[in-house]
Amino acid sequence: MRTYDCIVIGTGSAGNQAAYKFIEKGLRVAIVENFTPGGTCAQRGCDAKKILLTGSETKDAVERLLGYGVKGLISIDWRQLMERKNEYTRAIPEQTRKRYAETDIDYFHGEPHFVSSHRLRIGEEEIEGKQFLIATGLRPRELSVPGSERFITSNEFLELKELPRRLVCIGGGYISFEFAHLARIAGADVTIVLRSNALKQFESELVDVLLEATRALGISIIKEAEVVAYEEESLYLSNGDVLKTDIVLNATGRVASIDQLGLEAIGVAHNEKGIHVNAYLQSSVEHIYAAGDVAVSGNPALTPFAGTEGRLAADNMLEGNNRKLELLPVPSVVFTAPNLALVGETEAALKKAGIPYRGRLIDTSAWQTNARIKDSFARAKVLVGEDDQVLGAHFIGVNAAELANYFSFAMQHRIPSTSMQQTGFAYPTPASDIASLFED
Ligand SMILES: Cc1cc2nc3c(=O)[nH]c(=O)nc-3n(C[C@H](O)[C@H](O)[C@H](O)COP(=O)(O)OP(=O)(O)OC[C@H]3O[C@@H](n4cnc5c(N)ncnc54)[C@H](O)[C@@H]3O)c2cc1C
Ligand SMILES: NC(=O)c1ccc[n+]([C@@H]2O[C@H](COP(=O)([O-])OP(=O)(O)OC[C@H]3O[C@@H](n4cnc5c(N)ncnc54)[C@H](O)[C@@H]3O)[C@@H](O)[C@H]2O)c1
Repeated sequence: MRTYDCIVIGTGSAGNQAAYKFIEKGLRVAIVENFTPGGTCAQRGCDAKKILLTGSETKDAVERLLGYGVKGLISIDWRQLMERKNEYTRAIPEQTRKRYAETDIDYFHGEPHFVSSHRLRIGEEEIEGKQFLIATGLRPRELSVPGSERFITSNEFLELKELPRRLVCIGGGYISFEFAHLARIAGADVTIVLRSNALKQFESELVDVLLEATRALGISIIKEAEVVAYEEESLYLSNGDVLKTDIVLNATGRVASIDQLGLEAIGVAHNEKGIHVNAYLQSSVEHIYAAGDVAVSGNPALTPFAGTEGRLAADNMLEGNNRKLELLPVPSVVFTAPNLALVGETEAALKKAGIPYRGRLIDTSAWQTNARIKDSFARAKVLVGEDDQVLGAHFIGVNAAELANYFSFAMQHRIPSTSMQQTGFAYPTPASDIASLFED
């Protein structure tokens, strides 16, 4: 039986970052994957989706300016766009395997299962490890209503050969909104069904603006309704509505991908959300750590956090628990048209925690940077604490993501708001608006 210093389960950002760290230290490392190697973000998440969105973002940018010095119509060639995405994603598994081979990481493909806390079975083979890192991420949550076996998830959406004529997206999160906007701009009839409030972690006043922008695109939003059944082309809702649709996208969230691992038998504490970890990303079993989306660490399930957690868990596994997880203000963006971005705390969270702040919603749509691109939904809200530190920054608009990045930089390095206001930036660019965002 082959034995290893570290066995990593999962080949996404978290698993890979950790595996490369172990190898740098000269350890014997195995990595195990039950799908194609390379992780969700590259193959079935962020990167794959963003390639498709490049098409819809371009069309949206042109359409906004029609009659404002731009003429002619453009359309999305779904097949071609999908082929561009496929060219990118098809290369990932081979690139990943090649890197493992070059760095002497042993790659195993199959469904892993713990037979004891130090031994893993993958098909017919068993391997032994001194330490383990579980980095298996999340998988789409299943819905159990009659006909739900015909719903698709983000995985299948990202493989659709044809753009559906009619699409219903169930859920009020990132995937529902991003894919609804993409499909609508590409030409589909789209409806979003919300059980409760949309995008709850974002600044509520800006979410309201996104709902307005979503409707302005021609997407129908049905609120406070649950899906009851799907039969032939009819989706039945709890409010009595019946929606005719070709495709139903189940975007009701993601759960931990751990069912097959046999964690109960070896005593690794977990629930539907993932593996319970301490501040060092160590599970309830001393030599087993977890990182990335599958670890219930307090971080959101986003790529930048997965990579950071993978490296941090590896450090603690290599050197003993000496690096605690710090929850950093990294931005989160909903890649709709327009983008919605957040970094740090919302106004509601500050109010609830009794933290004093100043700042208010600003309509920035008439500012030159936004007006020239007809970004009529552009808004901002920057919340500053009594110590002059930015506590939260929230944007909606074409430039929302990059603005959030500037604020994240300032917040992570504790740059006071007055210093941000005094910093010179190229004019006219989104950054040159920063000083004005603090004005009362
Ligand atoms: C549609 C979509 C869009 C997204 N867009 C963004 C975005 O724009 N920005 C952003 O920051 N984040 C985005 N995310 C989230 C991002 O993809 C994840 O946060 C990130 O991939 C987490 O990395 P990870 O290494 O923890 O897990 P993953 O990347 O999910 O990697 C886990 C790996 O483990 C494998 N695996 C699962 N179960 C097992 C098992 N039992 N045995 C062996 N292997 C297993 C999986 O196949 C996968 O390869 C998106 C996610 C989705 C689904
Ligand atoms: N741009 C990005 O960064 C990005 C994009 C896509 C996904 N992601 C990551 O992937 C995760 C999963 O995305 P998601 O959009 O599937 O999940 P989500 O958790 O963001 O949203 C799920 C939504 O479904 C609703 N819901 C849950 N159960 C339901 C039910 N039974 N019926 C109707 N609605 C129900 C929830 O209220 C919520 O609005 C995200 O949390 C995020 O971490 C990130």
